[in-house]
Amino acid sequence: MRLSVIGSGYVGTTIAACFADLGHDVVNIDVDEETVATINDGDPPIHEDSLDELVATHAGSESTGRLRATTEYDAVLDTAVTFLCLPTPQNEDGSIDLSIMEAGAEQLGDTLAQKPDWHSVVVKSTVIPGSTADVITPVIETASGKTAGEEFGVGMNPEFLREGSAVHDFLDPDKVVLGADDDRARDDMRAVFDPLIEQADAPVVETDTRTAEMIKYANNGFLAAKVSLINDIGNICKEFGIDAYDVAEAIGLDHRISDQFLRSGLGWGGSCFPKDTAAIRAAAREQDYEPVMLDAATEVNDRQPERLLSLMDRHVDVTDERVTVLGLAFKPGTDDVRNSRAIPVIDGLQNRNANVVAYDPVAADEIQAHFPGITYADTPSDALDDAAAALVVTDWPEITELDDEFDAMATPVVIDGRRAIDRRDGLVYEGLTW
Ligand SMILES: NC(=O)C1=CN([C@@H]2O[C@H](COP(=O)(O)OP(=O)(O)OC[C@H]3O[C@@H](n4cnc5c(N)ncnc54)[C@H](O)[C@@H]3O)[C@@H](O)[C@H]2O)C=CC1
Ligand SMILES: O=C(O)[C@H]1O[C@H](OP(=O)(O)OP(=O)(O)OC[C@H]2O[C@@H](n3ccc(=O)[nH]c3=O)[C@H](O)[C@@H]2O)[C@H](O)[C@@H](O)[C@@H]1O
Repeated sequence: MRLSVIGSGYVGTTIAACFADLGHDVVNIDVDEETVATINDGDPPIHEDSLDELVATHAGSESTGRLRATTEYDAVLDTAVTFLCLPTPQNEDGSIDLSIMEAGAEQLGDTLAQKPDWHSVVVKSTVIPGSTADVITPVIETASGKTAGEEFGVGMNPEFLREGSAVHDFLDPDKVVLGADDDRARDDMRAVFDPLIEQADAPVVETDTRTAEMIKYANNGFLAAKVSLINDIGNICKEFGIDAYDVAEAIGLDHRISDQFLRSGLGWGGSCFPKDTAAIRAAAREQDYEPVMLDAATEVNDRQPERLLSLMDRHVDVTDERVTVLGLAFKPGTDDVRNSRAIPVIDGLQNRNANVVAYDPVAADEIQAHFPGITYADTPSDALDDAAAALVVTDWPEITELDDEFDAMATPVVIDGRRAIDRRDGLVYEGLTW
């Protein structure tokens, strides 16, 4: 099938390259000219495992030619189905900001006005229940002069991939959710996903667009709350001198709990858990419901960085001292620093007037806009040299394998937010929950 994918970020590039790999002809549409040029050169615009091979195989001069990128929305006209993979950021009050989606939908509608035959539009972005039917569809209808369900179809297909394993997660999903309010859109979505469903043998949930939208928030809210619950339990373990990882291993043997997402520590960051929990909490309040559990999950998460810093304060006064931050990405395997726990940790260090030296194998450039005034080291050894304390924020392999490097510190105080480093003689070691 011929597909267009609007938005070429983490989700858009990944699904476009994967759909091309599954045999579809795909065009990626993005406003960013550099992103478009990068893809057309056969390179992905983001750092994501296995994506470089896929983009090189399908885009660029020596490729199958099944993937290309453009800034022109007119490219939609040669395709049967369009996926909207645009950002859905949060407003100051946490609620969803649909303005980018609306702008994209309007451009798409303007373009569809020129298309004589049926077209299906699939919302892939994470949007609050009702957004597809009540906001995005009317924008496309007005701009195109067409009627949804009669001249074009609309579906909602939430995405569950994780950054760092996006390609693997997309090609081997736990489930595929196809939300549609009309039969032709549902048929088009089935046709797009048929090769994936066959290859991955994934269960398919067919539903309406509102339920599909809610499934995404329920999924992310549940996982975020699970991490916060193990962090809450972990904080209690720490007070009792019990290792929360031993406890997690035991409770994870209960199939009803499962062993996934039980790694306690600094908590969740990234582009989605913080924004999606904030958006669904704000939406719940608009419906006059107090989302007590999701509020609590957020509160526990917000407190973990300060708990890490107060553990450090017990051992060393960092005023005017060199302090090392190990890891800046919100998790290993990505250069994404959006809502990384590194941000509140560095803020806390700056409030203490420490001289911050940060190391990350790939994400230093990304965080420089937040913290232009701190020092960025090229290696963990350079970062640790002569430091009064080291704080572990991201459990990259380059960080978990550190050992002798800590001996070059002025005072070897290691405060570990990710259970990345082993306790040993010669280190003053504190784990956040163990
Ligand atoms: N990042 C992730 O792991 C996941 C993200 N999601 C959801 O997917 C959606 C997209 O997220 P990301 O891919 O992370 O966003 P992103 O910020 O990485 O990429 C968005 C892309 O859209 C482009 N863009 C902005 N306005 C445009 C317009 N009018 N027309 C064409 N292109 C435009 C930008 O230049 C950028 O390349 C969000 O709703 C997010 O919540 C869902 C699952 C996973
Ligand atoms: O909607 C999204 O964007 C995506 O959000 C998360 O994916 P992602 O944010 O890429 O990363 P995760 O692996 O879920 O980690 C999120 C945060 O939780 C933290 N985490 C995760 C697991 C754990 O046991 N402990 C823990 O602290 C990680 O360090 C990270 O900061 C979800 O896992 C994806 O299913 C979803 O598609």
